[in-house]
Amino acid sequence: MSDIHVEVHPDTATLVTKAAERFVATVVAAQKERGSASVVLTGGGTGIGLLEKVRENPGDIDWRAIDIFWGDERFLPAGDPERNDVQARAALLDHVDVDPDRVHTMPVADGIYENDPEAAAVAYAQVLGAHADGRQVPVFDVHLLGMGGEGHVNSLFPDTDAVREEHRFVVAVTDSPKPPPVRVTLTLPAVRHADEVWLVVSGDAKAEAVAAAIAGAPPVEIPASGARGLSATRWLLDTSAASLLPN
Ligand SMILES: O=C1O[C@H](COP(=O)(O)O)[C@@H](O)[C@H](O)[C@H]1O
Repeated sequence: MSDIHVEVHPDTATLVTKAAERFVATVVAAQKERGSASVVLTGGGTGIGLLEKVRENPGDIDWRAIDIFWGDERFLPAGDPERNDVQARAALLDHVDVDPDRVHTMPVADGIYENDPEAAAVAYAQVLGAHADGRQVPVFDVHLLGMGGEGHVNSLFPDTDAVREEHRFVVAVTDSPKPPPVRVTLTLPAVRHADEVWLVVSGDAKAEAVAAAIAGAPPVEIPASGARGLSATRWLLDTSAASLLPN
């Protein structure tokens, strides 16, 4: 399993700025090496904050040469402001020259999968497979993750079938403890296809779960603990979120 790297920044603003700089550098390096990059976005405060910072300083990213996926989505109608893709578009994607065919949003609740998040999950797994060079899931350059105070990542909540999933790469969640209840999420086996997994976390409400995850708590209890990249797992924290880590 890859090494865990921990980086601590003085406050949330610095955290998202530095995480955005790292994101730009990683995408540019992948594009130089292979001609294109593949990333997984996340929702939540730090995930969207990072995208706003990328918009301010996009560096040399070639927006036509990047595949964009989502780690989870709230299964809501198209355009709903609670959807992660809507927030990501407002923060970044509507302001850069992305190739719409390479922006792989999760299905909406008022489309062909109306009232059927399971079918939406199957459909998104097929999208992953279609961009995976013969595998079932692409090797993402970066999978961004936020983390909830109880340790959830994507829509993988503690002690749920979704976090226990070992075979499927995308599943539906119909009873999320955090609203909205119906979601579609990549599972831990899918997250582990990323070359690098970054957990961008701020605030002292997250400190306990951060410490438990880094100490290796069982993923069923602290889902973030099971989010590991192939080459690296990076915890990008502010001092509050890092406050319960051993020195
Ligand atoms: O519901 C969700 O929560 C997590 C964490 O959000 P945060 O605001 O506490 O950072 C987020 O990463 C996930 O994408 C989202 O659907």
